[in-house]
Amino acid sequence: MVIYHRKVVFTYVRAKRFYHFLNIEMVTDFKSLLPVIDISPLLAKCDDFDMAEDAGVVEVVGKLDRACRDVGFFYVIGHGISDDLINKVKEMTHQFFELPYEEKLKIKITPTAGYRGYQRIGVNFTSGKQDMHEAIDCYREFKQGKHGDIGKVLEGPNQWPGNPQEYKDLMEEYIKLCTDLSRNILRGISLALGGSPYEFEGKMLRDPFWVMRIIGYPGVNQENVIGCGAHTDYGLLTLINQDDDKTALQVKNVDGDWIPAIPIPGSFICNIGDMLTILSNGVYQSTLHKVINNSPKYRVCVAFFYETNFEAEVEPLDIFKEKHPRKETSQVAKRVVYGQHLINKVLTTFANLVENS
Ligand SMILES: N=C(N)NCCCC[C@H](N)C(=O)O
Ligand SMILES: O=C(O)CCC(=O)C(=O)O
Ligand SMILES: [Fe+2]
Repeated sequence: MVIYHRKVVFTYVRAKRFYHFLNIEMVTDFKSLLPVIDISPLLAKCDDFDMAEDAGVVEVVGKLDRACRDVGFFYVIGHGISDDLINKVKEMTHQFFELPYEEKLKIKITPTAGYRGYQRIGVNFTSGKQDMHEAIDCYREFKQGKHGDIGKVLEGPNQWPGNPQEYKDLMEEYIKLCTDLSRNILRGISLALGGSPYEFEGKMLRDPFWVMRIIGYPGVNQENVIGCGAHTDYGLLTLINQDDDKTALQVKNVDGDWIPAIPIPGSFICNIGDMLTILSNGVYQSTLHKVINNSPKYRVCVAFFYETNFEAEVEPLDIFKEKHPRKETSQVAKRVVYGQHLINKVLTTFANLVENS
């Protein structure tokens, strides 16, 4: 398996060199590969007011634009989060899922727990079908009543396993780094859309919400068992940290083909969510993806979702409407309250969850 995986990585690297040799951006080949973007030049300048004038930033911004337009998924490397942390997060997640059910059920998800905590295999539904995964769901914590009636559904503290002990601290550190990284990538995306770096940091993102799903997919060795059914993500930007030694995530390209997101060690897979579709006036669309773990091995994935304010009334930003005018017939949703969108999704995902199952 490992040898196979290395081969895949080498093929990938070779393909990249080949495209480079031909002086064609690899992003033109979305038919079989997702683009890889080294964002280190962006991060080096992302706190400078005049970052847009930097040649390195301009190059990254061009790549982000192509990737977001053409596929909505890309690998991020040069992101500054250490391999050690990325790997530790996955290792400790494996350890948790290896615990006996009774142990995991100590932090069981229920409606009164604000839909936070551990869910057994079969609890999660996508498009009316059971998903073959178990997970811990976490949401940014907020004071009771802060987000009114809509927010009530998700009220409560996150439920962290007592075992392994340092898990909570590790994940909280990780969430902090993912939050900063997402904001910085969005500065690049804001430039890519023709705005200043800060278009998303106005009233939509004063108090950004986040979601984290810690997911485990049993190895079933069967093509027709769906780990997670096809969906788009709900918010702005997702950062996926997946096991290095099996390919399970698949992304739908413009031709309607499913492209495997082959792991690249140390990278994040980054994809855009429904709120970015609206804010960008439909220029960047959230992309359908699904998960099939047809390897015999257990797979973990930690997905961090960076969102707008919970109560943001999300609509196309004026600046992007100006830069990218669209016809009235455009399919882009005109306006949505992010928290409402999220709650609708949570309630359909867990429609069969009862208090004492
Ligand atoms: N926060 C995110 N993206 N979660 C995705 C979970 C999988 C899809 C979900 N069951 C659904 O039906 O939407
Ligand atoms: O397991 C994965 O690679 C992706 C999971 C996912 O798409 C999600 O939880 O939204
Ligand atoms: Fe997803």
